[in-house]
Amino acid sequence: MFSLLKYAKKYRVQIILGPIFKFLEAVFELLLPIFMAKLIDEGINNKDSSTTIKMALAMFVMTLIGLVCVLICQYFSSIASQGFGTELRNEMMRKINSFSHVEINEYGTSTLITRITNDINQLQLALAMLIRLVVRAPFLSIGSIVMAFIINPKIAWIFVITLPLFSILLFFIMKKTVPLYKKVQEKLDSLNLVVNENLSGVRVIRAFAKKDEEAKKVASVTDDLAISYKTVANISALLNPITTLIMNGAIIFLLYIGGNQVNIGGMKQGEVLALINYMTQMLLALIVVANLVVIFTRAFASANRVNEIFNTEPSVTDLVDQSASWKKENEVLKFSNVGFKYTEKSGYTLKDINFSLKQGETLGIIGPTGSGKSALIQLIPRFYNINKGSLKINNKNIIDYTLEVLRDHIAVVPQNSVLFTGTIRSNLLWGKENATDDECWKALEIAQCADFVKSLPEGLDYKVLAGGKNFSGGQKQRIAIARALIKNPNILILDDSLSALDYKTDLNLRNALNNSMKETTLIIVSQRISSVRSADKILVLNDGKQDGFNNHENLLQISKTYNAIAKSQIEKEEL
Ligand SMILES: Nc1ncnc2c1ncn2[C@@H]1O[C@H](COP(=O)(O)OP(=O)(O)OP(=O)(O)O)[C@@H](O)[C@H]1O
Repeated sequence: MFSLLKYAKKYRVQIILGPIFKFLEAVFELLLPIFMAKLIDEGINNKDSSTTIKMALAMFVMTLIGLVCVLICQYFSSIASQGFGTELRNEMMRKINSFSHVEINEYGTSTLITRITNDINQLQLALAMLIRLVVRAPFLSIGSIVMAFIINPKIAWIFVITLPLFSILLFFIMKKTVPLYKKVQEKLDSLNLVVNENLSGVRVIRAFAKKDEEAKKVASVTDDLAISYKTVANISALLNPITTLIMNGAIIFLLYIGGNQVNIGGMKQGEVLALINYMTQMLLALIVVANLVVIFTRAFASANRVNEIFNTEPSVTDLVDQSASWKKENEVLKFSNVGFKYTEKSGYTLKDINFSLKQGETLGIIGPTGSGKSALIQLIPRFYNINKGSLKINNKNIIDYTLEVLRDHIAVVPQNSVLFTGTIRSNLLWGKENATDDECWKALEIAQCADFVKSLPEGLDYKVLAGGKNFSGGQKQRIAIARALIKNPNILILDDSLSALDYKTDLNLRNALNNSMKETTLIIVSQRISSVRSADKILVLNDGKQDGFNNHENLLQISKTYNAIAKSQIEKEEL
């Protein structure tokens, strides 16, 4: 946890000054009962109005200064804890962004969201409490005992007995609740996962009429969480009555012994009142210490989860001596005996892939579902590293390029195109920050969606709702293709991104791509033979193996897989 404090470095002034101000307030709080005792014993009892007023004024001024100190401390603690949380969140987001698909798949988005929100909130709270209470609470508990000894050492033993008694009680309650708090956090994670899946899959749930089942699933997880919370709350609830019991018991004891002392002249009334005040202060401070233990235990668990992210090394990174610049060569892509597996433990998803492609050529990739088409194209922008063989781009090993150079020149339109909240224009500018309106329209034209965008009331400024939910699948795909085109990439990969288009639009789009982007090497992944048959080369995959690399006519003769797919999709005479 302490390693994370480096993100609070900027706020060290507030972190140092905050507790100092709180400490000053605690000193005043500790002195108040003494002044009160004097006010009663020397002022009121002696009918000395000058001392009464002096003491009352002193108490008023001390309270006022104490209030100012508290306000300054709260202000510092807010600045430091909020700033720390923001720094931590930004750093964590940067780290997650550096993750390759491997790490993102391993963690899953739901736990990443919980860590960046809930866990960082816990750490923020812990820092705020550290500044506000970590000095004050122990100081007040120990200070109260010291003051009790100063007032009357003969009675102060009541404090010495009450302190361990109360501490033991707190210890047992904490021992029971702290592990439960950890469990609560784990259950919160499960709840987030289920809610996340439910909200993102709401359409599927409705389509399959699974609302009731899913509602039951959510209810079961929330019930589980509620039970854990209840158990913690029940045990913690014991704290109040038992605390009050001990506190009142100690006060009765103090009153009894103090009263006797007053009767025999060994003590004054004001001193007894001051001792009662100190007893209350000491026990309340101990409760605060107990709460601090809970907050810090939770923060420790959260810190471990946050550190886990920071300590995860992305599996796809830039190497130290990558210096290759992008220089077009005749042979743009060359796979030699490439093997790939998603995880170390899994088997090979792709085996012995061998093919090459020239600048400006169009490659079609086809194969049954699960044959490894998406896996293969994800190797080209290095979303994953290959595990075997070699992959060259423009005659240079892929790892000689930095990820930035590689991804600047390669555009991928994934299977499920995502549009971001904003406008059509802001989505297109993802491809090129300073693209002009003309460039936007040209890209939309090639992607066959210029007419559609023109028909919208605000045109390029038409609003895109979260996830592009106000567009049809085909419209989303075409805007996503336009976004990739605006980059003017050297290699453009369309991963089944024509699937939602009708045959005519699909054909028009491919023709427009071939006519206007002659220098771009185009890779089209598709299940549809019609989308790849006119490509210069077609790569056929079956169960991760290459089952042909040729043109349509030749593949019909030499690839069983291709022939079978073709037969299932095209009329015999068309073959
Ligand atoms: N992230 C992943 N981790 C582990 N295995 C995966 C992962 N993604 C896909 N796979 C597996 O790898 C194999 C190839 O998947 P891939 O998505 O490349 O197939 P595909 O040919 O593109 O299929 P489709 O046409 O259905 O999209 C499948 O068996 C799939 O289950």
